[in-house]
Amino acid sequence: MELSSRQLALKERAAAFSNGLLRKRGAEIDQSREYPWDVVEALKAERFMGMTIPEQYGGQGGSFLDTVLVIEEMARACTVSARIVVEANMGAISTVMAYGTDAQRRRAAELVLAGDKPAICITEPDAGSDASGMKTRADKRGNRYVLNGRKHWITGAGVSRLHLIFARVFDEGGEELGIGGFLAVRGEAEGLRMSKRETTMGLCGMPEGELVFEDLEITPDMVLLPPSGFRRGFADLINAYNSQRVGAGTVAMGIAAGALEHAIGWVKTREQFGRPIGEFQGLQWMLADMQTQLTASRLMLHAAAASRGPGGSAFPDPTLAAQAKIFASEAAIKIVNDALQMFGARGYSRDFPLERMARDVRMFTIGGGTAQVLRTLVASKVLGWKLPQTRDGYVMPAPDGDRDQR
Ligand SMILES: CC(C)(COP(=O)(O)OP(=O)(O)OC[C@H]1O[C@@H](n2cnc3c(N)ncnc32)[C@H](O)[C@@H]1OP(=O)(O)O)[C@@H](O)C(=O)NCCC(=O)NCCSC(=O)CCS(=O)O
Ligand SMILES: Cc1cc2nc3c(=O)[nH]c(=O)nc-3n(C[C@H](O)[C@H](O)[C@H](O)COP(=O)(O)OP(=O)(O)OC[C@H]3O[C@@H](n4cnc5c(N)ncnc54)[C@H](O)[C@@H]3O)c2cc1C
Repeated sequence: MELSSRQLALKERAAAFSNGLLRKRGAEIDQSREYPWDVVEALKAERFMGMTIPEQYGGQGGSFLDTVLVIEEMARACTVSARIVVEANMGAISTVMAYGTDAQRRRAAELVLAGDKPAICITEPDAGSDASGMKTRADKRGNRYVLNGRKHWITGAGVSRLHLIFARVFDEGGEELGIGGFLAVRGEAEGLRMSKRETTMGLCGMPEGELVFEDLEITPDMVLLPPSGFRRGFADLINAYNSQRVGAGTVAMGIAAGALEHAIGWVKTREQFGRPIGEFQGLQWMLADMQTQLTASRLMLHAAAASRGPGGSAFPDPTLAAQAKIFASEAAIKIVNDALQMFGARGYSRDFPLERMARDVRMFTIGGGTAQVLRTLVASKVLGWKLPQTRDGYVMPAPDGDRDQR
């Protein structure tokens, strides 16, 4: 995909930022496991927070493709910073910008432009891949909703201010209306509590946590009504989430790009048998495969970022987003592992960056929809069938019956 001169300049600016501050901070953030507020301040100053927010709310009206260009550069050096850029431009903030009221957009923009990375709260202990099986409930009481439930593995728990919470909505008579989105600001909302921080394998400066909602009261101005109402609310909300799937796939791809860059430098300087190890064809062919997979990932992610879903959606096409995330996340794990291999024992050392990259990159076939679940989405599109995963969702096809009944 041809990039404009503005986009090339943006990418260059992001690369300079990454090569400066992030080269140094990547390892430090991993070791300290502390959220990098200094990086947030620098991202804010460089206007990498809230790029996709429309100009009328103080943003730059940038595209998801612009964001992808920046994320790749950040992820080459520091995964945590790249994930901040994802959530400051995609996911929850882009959902509010598409579906929110004017006041909600203004408030969300104000928070993100001031340095907040919003949190998106979907997953529950008993509802991971089966996200629509969530139990968190929002009960209507007069003109308000009262939320009760629990979410876990929420990125930014304890540091994010703006939360977009998915919950099952019930009217005052107890009738279920569907799934809706609810906005809460940590520090202002009573009844929103972080109950646990997860101990993670990688992505260490970014807290992942469990959140508990105890009679969390949502005033009418904080209800994010999906465009087709609560009844199809989940479909609308998960449609908006396609932006973050592209972002997460790009973080994986950026880590892989950084690892490949390290590997290329290393094989040209490390000597064995009296010659640089890059002269061995065994490693040359590995490098060729790594570069090929990286190029394919980048092309798929750019195409997905620039696409629009059916019906003039403001968000990337669901199938392209899923394909790009599956391919990029799996390729990235392989590329990073192969780069680590080229470093020999040093690849396994905490004094070199490959070990950290291998821990960080492992997440991306899990978070944001697992590679298995996303394959089901793609298969459903390929076959033109609905593929419900519950046991009673299946109707066995008659020998020559209409399979569309599935
Ligand atoms: C969607 C699933 C939860 C499967 O649930 P169901 O089988 O109950 O639902 P479906 O019938 O498949 O879908 C319901 C409805 O939504 C539409 N839909 C589904 N997916 C999409 C999509 N990606 N884009 C647009 N629309 C979508 C679907 O067509 C149906 O609409 P109709 O009723 O037919 O009109 C499951 O597949 C799933 O996605 N699970 C993964 C959950 C997930 O991604 N969680 C992410 C949590 S946040 C996170 O992990 C952050 C990590 S990070 O970014 O670092
Ligand atoms: C670092 C990290 C950050 C995260 N951030 C967030 C966040 O900010 N917000 C949020 O809401 N969530 C977040 N998540 C949660 C993430 O979205 C879930 O982990 C993911 O959706 C999978 O759910 P699960 O962990 O419950 O696994 P499960 O759904 O229990 O899956 C377990 C295994 O079974 C497989 N499986 C399940 N169903 C099927 C099926 N139908 N077909 C084939 N295989 C299947 C899965 O692919 C997986 O391999 C994060 C997770 C991680 C690791």
